[in-house]
Amino acid sequence: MVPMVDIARLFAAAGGRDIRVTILTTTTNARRISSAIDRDSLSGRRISLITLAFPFKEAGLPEGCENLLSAPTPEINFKLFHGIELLQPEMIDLVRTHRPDCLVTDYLYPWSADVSAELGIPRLAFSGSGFFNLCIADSIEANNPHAQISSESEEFVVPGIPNRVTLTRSQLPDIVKGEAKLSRFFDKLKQAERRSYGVIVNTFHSLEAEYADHYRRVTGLKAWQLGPVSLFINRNFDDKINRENCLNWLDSMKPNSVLYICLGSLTRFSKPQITEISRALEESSHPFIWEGKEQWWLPEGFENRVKQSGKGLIIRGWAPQMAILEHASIGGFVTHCGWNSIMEGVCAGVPMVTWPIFAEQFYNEKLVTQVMKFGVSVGNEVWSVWATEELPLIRGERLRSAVEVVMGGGVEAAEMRRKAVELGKEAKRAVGEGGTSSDELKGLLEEIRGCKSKRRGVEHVA
Ligand SMILES: O=c1ccn([C@@H]2O[C@H](COP(=O)(O)OP(=O)(O)O[C@H]3O[C@H](CO)[C@@H](O)[C@H](O)[C@H]3O)[C@@H](O)[C@H]2O)c(=O)[nH]1
Repeated sequence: MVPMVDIARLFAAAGGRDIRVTILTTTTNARRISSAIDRDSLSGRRISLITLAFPFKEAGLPEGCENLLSAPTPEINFKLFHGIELLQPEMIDLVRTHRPDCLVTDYLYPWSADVSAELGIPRLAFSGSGFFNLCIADSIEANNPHAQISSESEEFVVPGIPNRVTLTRSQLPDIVKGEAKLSRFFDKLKQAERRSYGVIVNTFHSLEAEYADHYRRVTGLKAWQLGPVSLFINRNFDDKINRENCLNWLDSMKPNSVLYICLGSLTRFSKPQITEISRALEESSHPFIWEGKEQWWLPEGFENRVKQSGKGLIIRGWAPQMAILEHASIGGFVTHCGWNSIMEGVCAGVPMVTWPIFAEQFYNEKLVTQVMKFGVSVGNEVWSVWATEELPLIRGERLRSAVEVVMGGGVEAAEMRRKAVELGKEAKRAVGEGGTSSDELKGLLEEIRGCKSKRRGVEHVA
């Protein structure tokens, strides 16, 4: 949601008086973004929000539960998807009424390809992740390399992509391994993607150039790299108090000395896993900031001990992630490899310890550890959406040694930091005047204008 809103704001900012942007979302989600949109409108950008009431009752959900942040359980997950499906006719009606010149929607909304075709307007599919993920997913689906290996833990090479990338079957998403109901849904998404005018991706040339080209070649689709969108637009969604606490604490630390650990907005860990993480952080010689949802499971006295010794800061709720990562004291980032976290870490030039959990996070990990090589893996082998005590534990020792590789004084650490810093500079260049992403954005807006003129021409002749 955050990068999509960034993109909407970016279109409004780049389009001046010429482009009007409307964001369609549900009421509770709208509250998270409305102040940023109001500020944009006040500064003259033509941007507005249309809100729809989420059908909680019909979907069997408690009021206000309209994204996964509040409670990512399997049951709520399915109900949410059901609720979104119920909204579909209303969303389609709104699109028909407003008749935009272009429709940008999440990949997860295949219906938007149909209504765009009906209105003769371009649909741009927003892929929340990067080109690397799209290419790996495409290769695995087309070639089934995991079908030819004998065990879950044996490595296989992903065929036909620009670099040598290895994975194990245990790291693949359920969907790849053939859950029929999900497969049908993902087939629908793919067909909708292929019927779209093109895709837009929050990435930039120096991070994924070969994969952007590979994707365009393999799919024949148009694709635009518009990122890092967080650098184009000032977000300001953070909680002020958390932000001040964190930044004051970080100000008192040495440059590159603090580890930041955040495993995304959706990850939940089992109690034994949290205990292992706490042990590793307490025993490690590096100070840390830990954003976590499982504070109530922290070992007895842990929070007090680390607070009193000045060793660590624990953040409850929403951490000001971008501000933390950008702080000069941050020297490493333990991440679940959600695409936004990777982009934000890259922008800040911070090397990473990768700990993928589910979704496409294992694919993203390989971009960091095997292709661009600015991070090291903690060694998770098993893809799983839900935290259970049966999952193999990542022992504290393993986390500590991965952190040491990234934060220690060795040659490997210096090389990873050099690469991360270089990529951070490239990211900033990409969004600056004449940068690759700025140019792609201009090109995309031109193309949308072109589609509009063509349509007008056709309507005129008709
Ligand atoms: O306390 C927090 C927690 C998160 N964030 C922000 O929330 C976003 C998290 O996004 P991401 O890193 O992509 O993680 P998820 O929320 O887990 O993302 C889901 O969506 C991504 C984009 O499609 C996928 O790459 C992931 O696999 C999937 O889990 C980032 O912008 C963070 O800065 C905060 O600011 N504070």
